[in-house]
Amino acid sequence: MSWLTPDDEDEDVPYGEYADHTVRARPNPKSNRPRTKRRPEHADAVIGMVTGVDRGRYSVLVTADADPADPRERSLTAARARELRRTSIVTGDRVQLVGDTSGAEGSLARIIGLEERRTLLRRSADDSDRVERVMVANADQMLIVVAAANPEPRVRLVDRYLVAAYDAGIRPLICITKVDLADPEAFLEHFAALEVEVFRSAQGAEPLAAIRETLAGQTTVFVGHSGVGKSTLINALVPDADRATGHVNEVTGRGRHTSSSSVALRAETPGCAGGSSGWVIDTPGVRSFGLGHVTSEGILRGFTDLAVLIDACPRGCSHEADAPDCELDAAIADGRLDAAGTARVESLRRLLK
Ligand SMILES: Nc1nc2c(ncn2[C@@H]2O[C@H](COP(=O)(O)OP(=O)(O)OP(=O)(O)O)[C@@H](O)[C@H]2O)c(=O)[nH]1
Ligand SMILES: [Zn+2]
Repeated sequence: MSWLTPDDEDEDVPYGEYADHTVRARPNPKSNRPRTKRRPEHADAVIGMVTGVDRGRYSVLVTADADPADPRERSLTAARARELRRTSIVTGDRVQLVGDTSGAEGSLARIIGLEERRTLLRRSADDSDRVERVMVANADQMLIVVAAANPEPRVRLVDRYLVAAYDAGIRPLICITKVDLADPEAFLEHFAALEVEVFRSAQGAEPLAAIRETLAGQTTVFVGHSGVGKSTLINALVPDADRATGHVNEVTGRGRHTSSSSVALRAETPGCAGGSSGWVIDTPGVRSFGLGHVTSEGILRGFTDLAVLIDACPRGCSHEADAPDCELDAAIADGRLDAAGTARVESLRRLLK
């Protein structure tokens, strides 16, 4: 495995299955490698948004003036051109398409290029792993879904999501679900000093109006541990999403969506200031969220609440527990940081290790 290997199982698909019609045998007899004929002008390409990836096939939505009611809007299936086989293409990517872009039943378009990404959400399998997995492109916001109970909320996982979001330049938001089962306030106290908007949700009493207001006109990636109620929430926001909910058998995986990749869904947000719709990107529930690809500076960006103190540290301070004269220790000692602040320092130090 190398960093070139995407997370989307493209390797399963033999290249011959979507042979590139512009490739022809090289006239040079010394080489038997096919050479690429001149590409069609990229200017002729149609731009679409990747809404899902499944075994080397991309679902792409071509919109027309962002109007879902426009009959020219169409969903199509595409394969990537051979020369892009080492490029990760993920949900949320804007791609250039040629070939049959009609979206007709059985048609297959070809992705020949990738538009520049505004943001890129990545993770690694674990912290020691510098192999990054590209998860989602072009998200503006990350809604971190965490349950008040069942499964128990874990500060560490939320810390990780926050760091990944800040590192990627994505605005984090928190939705705490299952508030009917437990009082979430003690848990939320941990993040109080961060200026992160928090939604409190219970099944059947989801704060849909407030969430829609935030989703309108934005692309929001939903992340969370399996079982927190992410699908329940998405089904309430996107009634035709039909995301599988309920207990997932860890062994058989039954009840889980067949695809392990992320899916983009359009959420209607009628009457909202930001516009009449927004994009929700559902991600597979992950147990861990490795930050092996994030530098310590990137990690520090996830702790904006400690930034003022960190600025007063000696030059080159590692901010770790044994760092001499670290301002974080001084602030704990003289009471500038309370219990919640001290816990934040512990969170930071766990991630810096
Ligand atoms: N009590 C309570 N149960 C909830 C709430 N939200 C979801 N649930 C239940 O929690 C279980 C898991 O919910 P899902 O929506 O499937 O969770 P998920 O996060 O999508 O899980 P994966 O599909 O494994 O990623 C289901 O049995 C839901 O009915 C809530 O607010 N309160
Ligand atoms: Zn320091």
